[in-house]
Amino acid sequence: MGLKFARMHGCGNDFVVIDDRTGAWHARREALAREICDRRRGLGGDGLILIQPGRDGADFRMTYVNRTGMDGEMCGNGARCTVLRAAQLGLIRSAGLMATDAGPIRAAIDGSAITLQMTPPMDERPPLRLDIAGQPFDCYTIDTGVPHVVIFLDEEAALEALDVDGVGRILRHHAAFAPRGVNANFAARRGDGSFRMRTYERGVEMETLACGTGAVAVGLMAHRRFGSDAPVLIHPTGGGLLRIGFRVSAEGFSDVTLAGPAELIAEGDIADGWLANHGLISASAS
Ligand SMILES: N[C@H](CCC[C@H](N)C(=O)O)C(=O)O
Repeated sequence: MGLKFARMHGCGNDFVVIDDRTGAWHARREALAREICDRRRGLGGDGLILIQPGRDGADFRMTYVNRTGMDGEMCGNGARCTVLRAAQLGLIRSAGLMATDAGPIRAAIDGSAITLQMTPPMDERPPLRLDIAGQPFDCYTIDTGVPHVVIFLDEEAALEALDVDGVGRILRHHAAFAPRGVNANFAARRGDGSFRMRTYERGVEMETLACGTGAVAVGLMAHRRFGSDAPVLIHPTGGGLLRIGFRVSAEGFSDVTLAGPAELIAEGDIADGWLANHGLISASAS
């Protein structure tokens, strides 16, 4: 029998996606995420995504769980994968409304790109100067569905040389961002006005190859720091291109969009024996 899964990624941020419209896995999502996201003994992934029934007009719901078992209110790369999977499951055609813990997200599939109408950003704060590992950083903070800090480096070479895991881990746990913690994004502007970025992700507890909500944070803070106009193009480590759209007024940012690729890698069945061995179903059920 087994448990049907899809392995998917958005710019290298990778996920195990499960059709959980029965809701059978919601209560066990933390344990399932920890076990299935293990890159040696499981399928591997930065997070687990459960596709569940939508309510209040939503076509479906995305429940996102980081690989450590920590719920994430939103996941930009994961949301694009979820929209693609929902279309593959016949829940939507080329557009739809997805419920998330951060709020409803309207999405559209346009060829190889998927565009998300992001929830309104929140909790933007003026840059905070923090000394981390002996280096001063100006930390721009904003919540783009999950909490983010954005640090701009002067040179792309400095970004590539940065100890993202070391510096990112300190920021992620810093008292300034307690109690929720924060995703730590580091970016450098290119001559063409686009940005290269790297991210230490809260809940993954390491650098990932891309972070969609982090790219939105970089795009919006690029407007604050450099006056960048929409769309801001972002180059994540994992390849692909993320396009951040927005309007800005005295009231802040609105009409924020995230556009980028999503890819189905494989689909199949998680063996009942594996589920039983990892305490996820009773042995008798396997
Ligand atoms: N790690 C994030 C959630 C996933 C964000 C990232 N993978 C994205 O694409 O937005 C958090 O729990 O704060």
